[in-house]
Amino acid sequence: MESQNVTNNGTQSVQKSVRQTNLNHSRGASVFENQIKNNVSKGNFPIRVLPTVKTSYSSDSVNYRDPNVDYLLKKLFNFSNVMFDFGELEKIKFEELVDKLHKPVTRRRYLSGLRYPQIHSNKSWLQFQRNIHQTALYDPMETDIKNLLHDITKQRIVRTKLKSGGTQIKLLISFQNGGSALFKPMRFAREVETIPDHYYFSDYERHHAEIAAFHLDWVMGFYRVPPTAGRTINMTSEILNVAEKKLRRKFFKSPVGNLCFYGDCEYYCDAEHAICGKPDLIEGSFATFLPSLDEADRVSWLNPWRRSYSKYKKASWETNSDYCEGVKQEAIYKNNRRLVELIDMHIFDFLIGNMDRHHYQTYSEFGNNTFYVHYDNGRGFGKTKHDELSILAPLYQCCQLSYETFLKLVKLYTGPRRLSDIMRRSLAKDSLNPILTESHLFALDRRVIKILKEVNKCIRKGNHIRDVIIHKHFE
Ligand SMILES: Nc1ncnc2c1ncn2[C@@H]1O[C@H](COP(=O)(O)OP(=O)(O)OP(=O)(O)O)[C@@H](O)[C@H]1O
Ligand SMILES: [Mn+2]
Repeated sequence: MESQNVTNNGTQSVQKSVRQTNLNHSRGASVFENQIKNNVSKGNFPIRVLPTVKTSYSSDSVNYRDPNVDYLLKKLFNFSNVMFDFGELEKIKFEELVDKLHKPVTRRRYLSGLRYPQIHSNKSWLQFQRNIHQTALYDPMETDIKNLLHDITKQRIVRTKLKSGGTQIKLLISFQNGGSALFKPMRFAREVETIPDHYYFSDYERHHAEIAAFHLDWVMGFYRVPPTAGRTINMTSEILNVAEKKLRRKFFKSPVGNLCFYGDCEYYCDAEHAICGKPDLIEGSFATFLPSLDEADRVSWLNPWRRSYSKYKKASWETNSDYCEGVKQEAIYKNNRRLVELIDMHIFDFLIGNMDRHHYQTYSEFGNNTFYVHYDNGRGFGKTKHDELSILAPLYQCCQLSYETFLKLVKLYTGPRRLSDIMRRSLAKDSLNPILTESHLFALDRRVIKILKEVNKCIRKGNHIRDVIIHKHFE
């Protein structure tokens, strides 16, 4: 049953039968803090002032130091050299930091609808579905996810269907081992950027953005994007020959002999916007399918900071500087974790440049203290030279972010490895590598600095450090 909650400041949550549950475990308020307590570095502010690093790509050069951020770090260190032990942070690798901050909770809650007998339990997609738990969509256990990604790229495709819902073309792909994935085909080369006169809501989706977003989510330790891999497929044998009738009818040969198909959706789904292979090979992104809603119901929440989806109107958060105060009054966002999760989501979207986060989802049975699922990242990575600061509105309007995310960003700022390096290495695992152009990778570094500058502004405005950089709580 669907019910609609319209809240006092106009944000609306579409809710599908949420079962409220008592959450029976808690996470230490300061995992990292406890771990470093015994290792307090004393004395001066420990971050070395590095010389400006210029990359060999002149047009993308990133100045990796910013006086505002340096000021912020100094201020935080002086405030608490335990909470902000940047000397310790410098010693560990980014991946180690992410691991430490993501210590699994001792008592886990899994999806009850997937607890059927252990049949087929060796199958990677089923294991993935079973391992979805209250705090994350998956565990960063390399082998599990590696097996899943391997299967997505190697399993035989036995059935293809047009996926209804959503605005742009996509297919539902079924694999021989019973798993399924959402396929978004390649339309443009990696270098092609968003058409400048297109609004975010008419931007074409990019298969490489879906893949890169999964990797970014993974390396940042958010674990909310369904595992996604790239794959080149033969449109004749792997789509057309196993297609349902409705999809089969959408295939044709182009004048130069390439095999093309189009979809059944709102945008770009006519024969003039067909997807064409070369002559019948095509790349695409394959996102692991989540358990069906019958097995595990999801609540779809309207993002309070969604855009207006109109050329003429602004959203209320764009005109009301007190907007966050209204959101904080809403029952679900009174819970500190939900708001901080939302701000994490926007930090992620700012990094990828995605303005199209109209909804996010949660698993109903996990109640309100849970992670957000973010599929649909195809409109990210559209512009290399532009950083859309307004995506950070929840951060600069609420002046809050999670301590964990903040530490990760500081680590990426101080280096020595930058987000571009970490992403480049992660993306190299995908069979369609290179996934992102160097310009997109450098944009990530630039955006890390911009996020930290917003945090600095929040503190300079007079907000207390402890009110700005806060721990996520499980109730
Ligand atoms: N990994 C997934 N597992 C299960 N269902 C999914 C997955 N990814 C997407 N979907 C479903 O497919 C629908 C369309 O996917 P997606 O949102 O990526 O496409 P879209 O065309 O951008 O949609 P929209 O216009 O709603 O933003 C989603 O609303 C969701 O119901
Ligand atoms: Mn979309």
